[in-house]
Amino acid sequence: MEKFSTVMIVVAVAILDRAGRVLMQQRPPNKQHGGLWEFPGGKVEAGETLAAAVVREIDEELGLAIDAEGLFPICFANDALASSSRQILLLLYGARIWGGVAMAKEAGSAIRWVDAKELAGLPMPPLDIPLAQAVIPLLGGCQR
Ligand SMILES: Nc1nc2c([nH]c(=O)n2[C@H]2C[C@H](O)[C@@H](COP(=O)(O)OP(=O)(O)OP(=O)(O)O)O2)c(=O)[nH]1
Repeated sequence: MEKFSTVMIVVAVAILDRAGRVLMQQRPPNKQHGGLWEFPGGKVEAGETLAAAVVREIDEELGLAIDAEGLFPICFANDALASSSRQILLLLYGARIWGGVAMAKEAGSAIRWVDAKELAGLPMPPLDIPLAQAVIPLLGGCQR
């Protein structure tokens, strides 16, 4: 196990609608993990707060205005066992309040609202898989 590492913080968000669905984004084919479905988000920039990074990424990628105050933590994923001097710490937030209508703004990307069953069947990058497991219990729908 590596003892020292640079940690890259990546934020992602489970955007949850009242019908018990979550918004997933497909990565463009030419990128790392191309074609796989992930929780939208991205790298936190130097000096930026975590919530500001979520709001910026979701505006850039989906054209949605996330309510930063409504963000809540769900879980994190980390590739800690990878023998690398660079680790990713992927922080998943939840959001139930936003403005606008989602569209895939990045070339080659796609979006889809999915229920728990569809989420479980989507091919995902490795770190998004445990995040999806934590989101499934939040996708009951109708109880809110
Ligand atoms: N969501 C997710 N990201 C991962 C995993 N493994 C992994 O290396 N990453 C990396 C890919 C990216 O460098 C980063 C996610 O940030 P991002 O979405 O802004 O990355 P990107 O490649 O789309 O954007 P960019 O480099 O063009 O700015 O995390 C994983 O399992 N899930």
